[in-house]
Amino acid sequence: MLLTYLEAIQILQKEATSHRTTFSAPSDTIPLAQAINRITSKQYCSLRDTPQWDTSAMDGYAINSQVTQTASEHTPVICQVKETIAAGGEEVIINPTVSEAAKKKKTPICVEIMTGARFPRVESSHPFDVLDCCVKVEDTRPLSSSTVNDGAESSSRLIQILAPARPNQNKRLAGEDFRRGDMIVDRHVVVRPNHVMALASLGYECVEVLRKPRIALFSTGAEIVCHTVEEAAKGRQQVSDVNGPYLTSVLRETFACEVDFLGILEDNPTTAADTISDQLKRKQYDVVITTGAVSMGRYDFVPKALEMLDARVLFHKVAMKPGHPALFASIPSVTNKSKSTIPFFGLPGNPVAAAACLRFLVFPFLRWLLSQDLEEPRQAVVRSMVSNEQRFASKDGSERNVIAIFPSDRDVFRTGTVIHQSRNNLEVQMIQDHSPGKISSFLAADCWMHIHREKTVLHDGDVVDVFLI
Ligand SMILES: Nc1nc2c(c(=O)[nH]1)N[C@H]1C(S)=C(S)[C@@H](COP(=O)(O)OP(=O)(O)OC[C@H]3O[C@@H](n4cnc5c(N)ncnc54)[C@H](O)[C@@H]3O)O[C@H]1N2
Ligand code: MOO
Repeated sequence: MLLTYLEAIQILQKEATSHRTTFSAPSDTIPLAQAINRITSKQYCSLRDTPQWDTSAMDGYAINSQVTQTASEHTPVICQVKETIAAGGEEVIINPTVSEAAKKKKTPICVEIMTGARFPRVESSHPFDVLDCCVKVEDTRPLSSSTVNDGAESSSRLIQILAPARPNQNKRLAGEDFRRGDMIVDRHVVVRPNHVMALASLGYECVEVLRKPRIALFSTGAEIVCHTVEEAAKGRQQVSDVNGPYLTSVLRETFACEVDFLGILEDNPTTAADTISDQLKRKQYDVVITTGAVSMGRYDFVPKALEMLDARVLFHKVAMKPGHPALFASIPSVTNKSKSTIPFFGLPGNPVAAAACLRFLVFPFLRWLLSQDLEEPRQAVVRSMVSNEQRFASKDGSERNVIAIFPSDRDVFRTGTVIHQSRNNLEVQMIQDHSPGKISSFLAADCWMHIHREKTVLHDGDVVDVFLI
């Protein structure tokens, strides 16, 4: 009986786990700005509180909230501006010494403060001198000193506060963002943009990440060429290489792999084995991938080439569609004397089958290799093409449209489009044309649907596992 998809996945997990140690050291230290999609090799924690000090969240005036309680447009509270503080400067210490005359009729003090600037320290025991909040500049009005005539403070800058404020209003308290010791990014986590923001805020300029997986990639087939658009348009009996650019770009993008596309292998097992062997001598690769020439045809030379390389085939042919001819092997390493091996994937040549095998065989392998968990599918309701009216018109509501029928003995991967997406609800439609060599239907797709083995009928309204493309 054909190997089930689940059995294939278990073989991949075992093999990937046994190769994991090659990624344990040494890791790369890279600038934070280049870290997206790389995998951390250590845990990152906050080494300080952020903000480090109480800072202002607005451009305005640091003031004591109690003195503002009667403030309004018509009954403004007049304050004396003692200082102006910009973000990033040293701590400002305010000494609110006032004249005898001013003491009698004390004008509250305030400090002009910019967004992000540190709240000043006030050397005073007077409760109204505690600057515990910020009134934003829009809630104030400048007052020319000549309008105050008590004499004592006529030379100082004065403002009117037009609205009452609460304690801590517009104030970012020290440590309210991160506390010293907070875990920011754990070990073996794929770096996302939000991690970059958090690490940058804590002063990290570089991060240590697992080295990039090194992948050797080959296309196969005498009919496959890497030609220009002009050449392709001339319509010679040749097929443009699709799998080379597709696999290279997806692997680079998704797992930050170092992918060397090493050309198109001739339809000859001896030459192919020699080429692969030469390339493996030149550079230490973690994985070798070929596409095409794994099926039953006269020119499907990959199994024979592997035999010549003394490879151990771990599976060839899987009960999955597309991707049925997929092959997985382990090639003895030619560069070192130890008994190490290099994992080898022989993916089918049909581009959509190659894409399915990449996502559902190679991706799980790479995730395990890089100490990641398997990708979690999204749950989506699958909808047929019928309108809602037609759907509800069905007699008792129990007759649901049949979308597709599948053989019970294989896992099926079909492309689809997302038709509705909200926080808790994903609805998809299956693309009817599923020829693995047809690229136009793949162009329209934005997700894969996984229909598990033994699910033979897919109805409108069924829930399926979905992986966004
Ligand atoms: N007798 C049988 N024939 C086939 C079987 C089978 O079980 N018995 N399986 C079919 C399935 S399923 C698939 S998928 C294909 C895969 O075959 P191969 O992996 O051997 O691929 P090729 O024969 O080399 O090519 C198939 C097809 O894909 C085109 N191709 C190949 N490489 C590329 C590339 N890099 N870029 C664009 N297109 C590519 C190639 O020209 C062929 O048209 O086998 C079925 N046959
Ligand atoms: O892998 Mo083939 O699609 O299954 O045509």
